[in-house]
Amino acid sequence: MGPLKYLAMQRIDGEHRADVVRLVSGSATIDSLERPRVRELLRLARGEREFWGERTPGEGALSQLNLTVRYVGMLASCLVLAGHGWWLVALVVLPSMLCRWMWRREFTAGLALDRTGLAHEIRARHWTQLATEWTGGKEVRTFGLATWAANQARKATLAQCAPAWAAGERSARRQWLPAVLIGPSLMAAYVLVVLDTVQGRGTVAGMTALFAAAWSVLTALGYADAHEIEGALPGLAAMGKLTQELEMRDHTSPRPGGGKLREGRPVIRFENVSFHYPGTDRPVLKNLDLTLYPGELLAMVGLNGAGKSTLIKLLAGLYRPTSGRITANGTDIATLEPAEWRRHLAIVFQDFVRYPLSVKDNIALGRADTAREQARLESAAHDAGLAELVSMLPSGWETPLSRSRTGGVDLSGGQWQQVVLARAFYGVRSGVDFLVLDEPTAHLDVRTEFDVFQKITDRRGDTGVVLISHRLSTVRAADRIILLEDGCVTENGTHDELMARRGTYARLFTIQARRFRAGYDDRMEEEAS
Ligand SMILES: Nc1ncnc2c1ncn2[C@@H]1O[C@H](COP(=O)(O)OP(=O)(O)OP(=O)(O)O)[C@@H](O)[C@H]1O
Repeated sequence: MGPLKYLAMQRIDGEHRADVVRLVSGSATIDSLERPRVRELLRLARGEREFWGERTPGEGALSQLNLTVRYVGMLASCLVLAGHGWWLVALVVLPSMLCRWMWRREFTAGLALDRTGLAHEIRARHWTQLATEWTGGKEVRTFGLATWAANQARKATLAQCAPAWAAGERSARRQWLPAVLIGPSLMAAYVLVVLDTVQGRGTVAGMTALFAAAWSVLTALGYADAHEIEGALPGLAAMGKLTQELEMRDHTSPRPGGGKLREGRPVIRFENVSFHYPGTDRPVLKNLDLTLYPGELLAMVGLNGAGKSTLIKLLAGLYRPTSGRITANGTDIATLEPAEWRRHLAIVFQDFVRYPLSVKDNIALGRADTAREQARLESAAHDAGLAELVSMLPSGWETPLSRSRTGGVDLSGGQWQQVVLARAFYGVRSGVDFLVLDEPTAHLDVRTEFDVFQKITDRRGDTGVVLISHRLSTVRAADRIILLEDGCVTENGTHDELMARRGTYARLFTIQARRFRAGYDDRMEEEAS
């Protein structure tokens, strides 16, 4: 492929990818992204070649251009043939068109067949990556999984190829058909032209021109470019369908953008909120009522799967309640412009993203919409206990946090958690109203956790803090603790109040404290002996 053609293709694909990102990120919530149909449309629309038949929009567009040029050439060739006789055009064009139609049919059937094998291909790729990449390499070696992973990959590849192989065999057996369709008519055309020339009704030069014209019609109607165009069409069609799918929403839920947040720091109320994830009917939250006050440090505790992270996602407007509503100063947050509303929150999700960017970018993304301030970056890093680490990195703030980048480094799980905390603190220092932390210190050592928690408690008053944690020793200093059980708030109060109630919180706290005490006593005994 020529460099110019490659550049043109890259530009078209780049624009297309930007359109996909704009389209998808324009959707206020993320629930549609969970629908299998949307995920498949998105995969197609992204125009990434997952199997041989798929092509990017850029490849399709350039092939379309190529085909148009060839059709113009074909038209000129038809005129040359028509100069000798219109019957000659019919003799060459009709069988070629028939062949093209057959090839097209076969190709589209092959594409559809290949798509059915995609799940197997994804599986094969997964096992191959697991066995050959650095991240999976540890477990593959320690568990002795290499042979097993190789077999899984092989099995999946064979399962993917079997139907396509059978279709390929059937198609190979039919290869005589185009030869039978085109060969005799082309031969007849050539013989008739030669006869005419021999009988003095044409010249040798004219005969050669007719031969060349007939061949050019044949090749113009060939299917080489059409493969590329056909392979790109599903991706383009998926964009339209994706737009419809993303716009499809519950008509009863209010449209964002109509509401206005009243002045003052927001008081957030969950009013009788119930929620189940799309595609499931198990309620995660049930008629939940909860108020979040500005400046308050609220801790949220509960067993695994109680719905704590889900509540945070609803607060961020990433999902809408199935019933009930969430208000800020009395306004339903579903009616607010989503980006506007989210500017009031700085959130650390449990499954945070590790961007393969510099440490500076990783932190500044906590407020990507404002100009960067080095002083603010440094304070955020200091609050998260990250300042020393940054000073030790090979290129300081500019060090990429990924070994796949030149000069990049890999951080430990705890260090990443500090980076993500710094990202949230950066948002806080830019003036958010609520800092929401979902298990922010799970990977931190006790000393760092203590320091970070101190910084968080120092912030209360200026910023409301919602802290989810399984370490109950961390949450006891909160202004208020709520216990989430089975989708409802079952306990609500200060640590002392909840301990006095002798309910679930008191039981959980006592178990953790006893374990900690036992570990501490063992260590003391060891040290003493
Ligand atoms: N995207 C999803 N689709 C369907 N169900 C989900 C989804 N995310 C979470 N769930 C389910 O919702 C329930 C609550 O999950 P959630 O993550 O909110 O719990 P949690 O209290 O944060 O748990 P943990 O303490 O383990 O982090 C779980 O049963 C979980 O399986």
